[in-house]
Amino acid sequence: MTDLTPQQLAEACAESMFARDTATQALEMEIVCVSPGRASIAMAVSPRMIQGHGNCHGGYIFTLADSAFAFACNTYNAVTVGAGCTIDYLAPAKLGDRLTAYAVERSRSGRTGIYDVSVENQHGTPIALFRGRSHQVRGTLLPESPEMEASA
Ligand SMILES: CC(C)(COP(=O)(O)OP(=O)(O)OC[C@H]1O[C@@H](n2cnc3c(N)ncnc32)[C@H](O)[C@@H]1OP(=O)(O)O)[C@@H](O)C(=O)NCCC(=O)NCCSC(=O)Cc1ccccc1
Repeated sequence: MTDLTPQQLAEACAESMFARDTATQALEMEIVCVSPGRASIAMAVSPRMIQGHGNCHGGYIFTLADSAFAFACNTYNAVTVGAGCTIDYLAPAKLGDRLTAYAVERSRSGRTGIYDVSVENQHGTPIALFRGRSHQVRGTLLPESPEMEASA
């Protein structure tokens, strides 16, 4: 994997993670783009996501933001988990809305990272702001070398 550019590495990490991420797949989320320290993920608000006030349940908005956070902090081929996060819901999302979560790395130092995620609807209306704190654990997402890939 040493011959990949940072952008190619980010894309390979996202592809590898998404293939195993049944939670993100089950909500029919789509990776719009990834780059080192950044990820954008989109999700349509479907009928099963609607809560008792007729709006999108916050848990689904949180999951969308959390997935964008996950893909952004795992763009360096180092297994990284979410250690903490907060969310503010700014405006309701409605049935049929297409929400996009934009995750941006604010800091990465040692094994800790801070990522801000903004969630917007298809009109660009801010729906939520999320901040995640990541923690790098041991392991890589991709095989380290063709030899390892062959023996996997
Ligand atoms: C890891 C830490 C955050 C800090 O622990 P510390 O002890 O202070 O630091 P230390 O570095 O020593 O940690 C070593 C420990 O790390 C663990 N570990 C090792 N490998 C893995 C691994 N592959 N996967 C998971 N954990 C792994 C293992 O227990 C190991 O202990 P051991 O050495 O075996 O005894 C811990 O509180 C934790 O696991 N929290 C739950 C995190 C969680 O589940 N978040 C889910 C919600 S976020 C989400 O779903 C979306 C999302 C995805 C991705 C990104 C963003 C968002």
